[in-house]
Amino acid sequence: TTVSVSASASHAIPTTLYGAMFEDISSGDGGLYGELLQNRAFQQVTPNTTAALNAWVPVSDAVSIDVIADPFPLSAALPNSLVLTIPPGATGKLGFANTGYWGINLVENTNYAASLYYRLPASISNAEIPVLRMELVAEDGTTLAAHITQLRANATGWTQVSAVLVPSLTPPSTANTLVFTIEGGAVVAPAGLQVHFALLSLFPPTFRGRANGMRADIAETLLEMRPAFFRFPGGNNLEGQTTATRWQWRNTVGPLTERPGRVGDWGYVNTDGLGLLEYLLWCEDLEMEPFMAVWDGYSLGGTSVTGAALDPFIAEAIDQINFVIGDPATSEPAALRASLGHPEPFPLTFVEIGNEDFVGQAPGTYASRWNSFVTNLTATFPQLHFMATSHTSGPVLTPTPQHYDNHVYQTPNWFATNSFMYDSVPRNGMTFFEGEYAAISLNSNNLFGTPAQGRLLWPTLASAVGEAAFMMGFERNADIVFAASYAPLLGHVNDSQWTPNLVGFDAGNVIKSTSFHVQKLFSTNRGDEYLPSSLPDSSASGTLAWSVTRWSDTGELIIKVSNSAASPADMAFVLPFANVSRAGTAQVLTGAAGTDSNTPEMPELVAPVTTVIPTGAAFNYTAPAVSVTVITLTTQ
Ligand SMILES: O=S(=O)(O)O[C@H]1C[C@H](O)[C@@H](O)[C@@H]1CO
Repeated sequence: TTVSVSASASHAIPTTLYGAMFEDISSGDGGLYGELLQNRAFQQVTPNTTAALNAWVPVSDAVSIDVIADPFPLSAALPNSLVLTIPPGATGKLGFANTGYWGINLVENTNYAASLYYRLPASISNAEIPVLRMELVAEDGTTLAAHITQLRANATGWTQVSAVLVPSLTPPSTANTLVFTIEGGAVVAPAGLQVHFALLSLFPPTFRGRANGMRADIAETLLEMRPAFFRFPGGNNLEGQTTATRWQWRNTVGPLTERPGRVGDWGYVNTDGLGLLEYLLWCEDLEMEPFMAVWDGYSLGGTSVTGAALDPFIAEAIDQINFVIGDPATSEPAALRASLGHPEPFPLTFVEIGNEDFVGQAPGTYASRWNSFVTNLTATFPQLHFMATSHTSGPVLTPTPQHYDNHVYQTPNWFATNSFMYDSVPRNGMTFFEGEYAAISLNSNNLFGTPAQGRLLWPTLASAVGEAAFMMGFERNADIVFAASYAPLLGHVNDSQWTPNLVGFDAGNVIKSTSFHVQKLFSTNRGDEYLPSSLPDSSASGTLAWSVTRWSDTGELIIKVSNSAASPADMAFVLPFANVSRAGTAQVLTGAAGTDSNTPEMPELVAPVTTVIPTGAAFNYTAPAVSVTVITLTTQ
C-alpha cells in the first residue's frame, strides 16, 4: 500500500481532540478518590441492618456494633453513626475494623491520615476514661502502625480525633484493615460502655498532596494519557433513577460533614467526597478542560420534568455553572467557590445537557427540555457552548445544537471497519464530541451481554487496534470532530458494574489496558494540523488505516497506522518534503494474538515498544499483524 502525503494541511487538529470521560462507576469511591475506608460515614443506608455495616467488622466476640440513626447526629447531612457496645467486664481489645475497598494498600514509612468523630452517650467518671487505639493491621494480624488517644470522659458532644499512622513495613498483601479498639478490663465502666462513631476516614498521600484528593497511582496513570478534557459527572451517574436521586452539585461541595452522599446509578452509594470542586481542581492539576454536564430533567427510571416544573432545575444548573465560572462579587455559588479557596473562575467552554437522552422516554421530552435549558443558559452565559445528547437523527431541537455527543459501543471488528463514519457527515457547522466509544464485545448480536455471551472483561489487542482505526477517522474529520473519549475510563477489578474499562485497578495495582496504550499514543502524539494522504480502504474489508498529522511549529510529522489484519502490511510512504529525517521513531503496540489482554495477572503483556526505523522522503514500513504504530520524524 502506497501512501502519498500532501504538503499542505487541510484542517487543524483541535487541542481538545483526546480526553477522558468520567463518572462514578466503581471508579470514583474506592478508585480515583483517595478515601481508603469503604462506607466511612454510613451514608444513605438503612440503620440497624447488616448492609448498613458494609465493610465494617467487629474484632472481638465480646462487643457488638450497629449503625443507628443517631439521636444526636454529627450533622444533618450525616445522620447515622456506628455504636460500639462493650458489655460490663469485657476484656482484651474491644472494637471494630474497616476492610477498605476490597483491601487497603499500605506502604512502609508512608503517612496515612486517620480521622474520626466520637461521642459518649453520657459522661463517665474520670476513673474509667478508656483509651482508643487505632491500628493498621496486616492480614496475619501484625500491627503495622498504632496510635492511642485518651477519650475525654465528658465527650458527650461529637469530638474529632486525627492521627497520622506510619506503617513500619510494607505488608505482603492489601488484605489490611484499620482497627479501632478500646482496651477492656478495669478501665471500662463497670456498667459497660457505649461509644458512638461517625465519619471515619483514612487517606494515603494524595496526588499533588491535595486535601481530600486523588489516589496517586491512578492519578499518575491518567496523567500519562495527557487528556485534554475531562467529562464529568456522567454518564448515567448524572441522572439518578429519580429526580430526587439525581446528581446535585451543592451536595458535593463544602465540608465532608455537609455532604449526604447519594445512591448512585451503578448500584452503590456515592460518598460525593469526590465532588464538583475536587473535579475542577483535578482538571486544573492535569491541565484538562472540564466538559461539565448538568442534569436536564430526565431520570433513568424514565421520568421527565418539563415545562415550568423545570425552572428550579434550570436555576440549579445556572448555580452549578456559576460555581465554576461566576464572579464571587455578584454570584452566591461563586462566592461559595471563593470561600472554599478558589476565588478565580475555572475555564469552562462546554456544558452538556443531560446524558444519552436517546434512551427510553428521554427522546420524547428532550426537545422541550433542551429548549428550556439552552434558551435560559444561553441568555445567562452567552459565551458557553452546549452539547446535545440525543441522536442527531432526531428529535429536531431548537435552538439547533452546535454540538452533539455521540456514543458507540461495538465489536473490535466494527471499529476496525468504521473509521469513515464521519467522512460522510454534512459539513453544516455542527461539530461532534465522540464522548463514549469502546470495543466491548465479540458478539455483534448481543453487545451488552455477559462474558459468556461475548462481552469483553478486558480490552484486547484487537480492541485497541480497532479503536485506533476508528480514531484515524477523528483526525481525518477533525474539522467536525473536536473531542473524543473512551468509556468507561476506570473500573475496580473486584467490583465493576461494567467491563471492559480503559484502566483497571484494585486496592494496590493499576492495570493499563491495551486500549489505554492506544489512547496514550494518540493523545501524546496528536499534532496540530492534518495532512491529507491517500485514503485507506473504507470498505468492510479494509484492515489498514492511517493518519498523518504535523506539529506546525516544528514540522515534526506523525504517522499513525493501524493494521487489524492477521498478516503484516507492507506500506510505502511518499513525503513531499525536502529534509525528511533519515531515521524516525516507531512506537509499536502489538502482541502474540489479537485476543491478548493486560490483566491483573499479566498487566504488561501488551505494551508499546519504541524502535528507530529508516525513514526519508520515501520509505517503506511493514505494519505488524494486529498492531498500532506511531511513527514520528522531522521534515526540516
Ligand atoms: O448502560 S449504558 O447506557 O450503556 O451505560 C453507558 C452509557 C452511559 O452514558 C454510561 O454511563 C455507561 C457506560 O459508559
